[in-house]
Amino acid sequence: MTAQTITLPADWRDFLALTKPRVMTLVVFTGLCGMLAAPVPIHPVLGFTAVLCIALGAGAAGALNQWYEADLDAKMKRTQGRPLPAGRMERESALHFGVGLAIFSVVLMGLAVNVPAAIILTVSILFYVLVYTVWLKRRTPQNIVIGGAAGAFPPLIGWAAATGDVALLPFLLFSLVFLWTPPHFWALALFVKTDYANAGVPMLPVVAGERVTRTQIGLYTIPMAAVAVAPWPLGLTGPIYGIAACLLTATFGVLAVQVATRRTGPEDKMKPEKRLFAFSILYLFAMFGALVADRWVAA
Ligand code: HEM
Ligand SMILES: CC(C)=CCC/C(C)=C/CC/C(C)=C/COP(=O)(O)OP(=O)(O)O
Repeated sequence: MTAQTITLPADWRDFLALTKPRVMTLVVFTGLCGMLAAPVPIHPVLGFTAVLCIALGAGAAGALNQWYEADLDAKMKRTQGRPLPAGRMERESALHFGVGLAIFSVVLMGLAVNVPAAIILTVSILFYVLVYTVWLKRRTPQNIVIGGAAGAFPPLIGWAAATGDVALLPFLLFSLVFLWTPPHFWALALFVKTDYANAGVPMLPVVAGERVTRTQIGLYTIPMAAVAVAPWPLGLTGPIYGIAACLLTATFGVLAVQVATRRTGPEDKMKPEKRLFAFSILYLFAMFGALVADRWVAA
């Protein structure tokens, strides 16, 4: 960390910020929907506990990510105000908070819900912290493709919490989030490329250039679309999900093609890229919402 005055003590808002609450809302929502889409109903108290554990585990992973990369966060405009780079918290506090919360979430999931859900939660925390943050983020532009798998586990965790098992549908939901992550993130990376370049993070637009990034966004959208729609023809969902998936995915596809076929311009003129990034978030919320609506209508 850069030499900065620490204005301790950090208050609860700083600890909350360590958990990346805005990003984690979607992580928790996909976990909740994975649970509600399962064919076995879960007792509401256990269901609440499982979702709480996903939220706490994801928050713990976010805190450990910020503990490890306070030096990077200090170099980027978007992240400079976080509790560690802004000097509002000791690094040790973030480490203790992250480790404590991670252990608590996994143990609670294992004791109160079931062991398979606790194991997948552990894997996702370790994946985000060790595979993405510590190992890949500073080394390769494929960091978010491989490490991004961490964010795809929650639907599997939710399903496992309800059933004690995994199946084809939650695996397709995992694949959907996995294949969605590159277009989601690279759309953003195109318009914050300078920030990543300044911090020396090898994100795709920095290392391979914008043209390659645009093409990759288009290419990942194709299998993502196939996986998004697949549950309907496979008979795993009904037409409510199927029609919503077709419409939402077609919109995603149009926005992705606009970005993929566009010529490079200045960062402040990247409206299509910003539109794709914003829609990517709405898209996952709506897809998982449609999945649950489909289940409830069928029930
Ligand atoms: C390695 C994979 C990913 C990377 C590198 C990434 C990166 C980012 C970045 C840099 C932002 C900008 C704003 C911020 O920092 O709050 C963002 C926003 C967001 N991301 Fe991702 N993301 C990834 C995967 C995911 C996943 C898997 C989800 C959920 C399923 C997700 C959900 C969101 C949401 C909801 C926002 C908007 C937050 C807001 O409104 O401020 N992201 N992402
Ligand atoms: C259940 C569980 C443990 C889920 C993990 C959730 C997870 C992996 C979410 C990934 C989304 C995320 C915060 C990416 C930020 O990347 P970054 O850290 O490079 O972003 P930054 O530049 O904002 O720090």
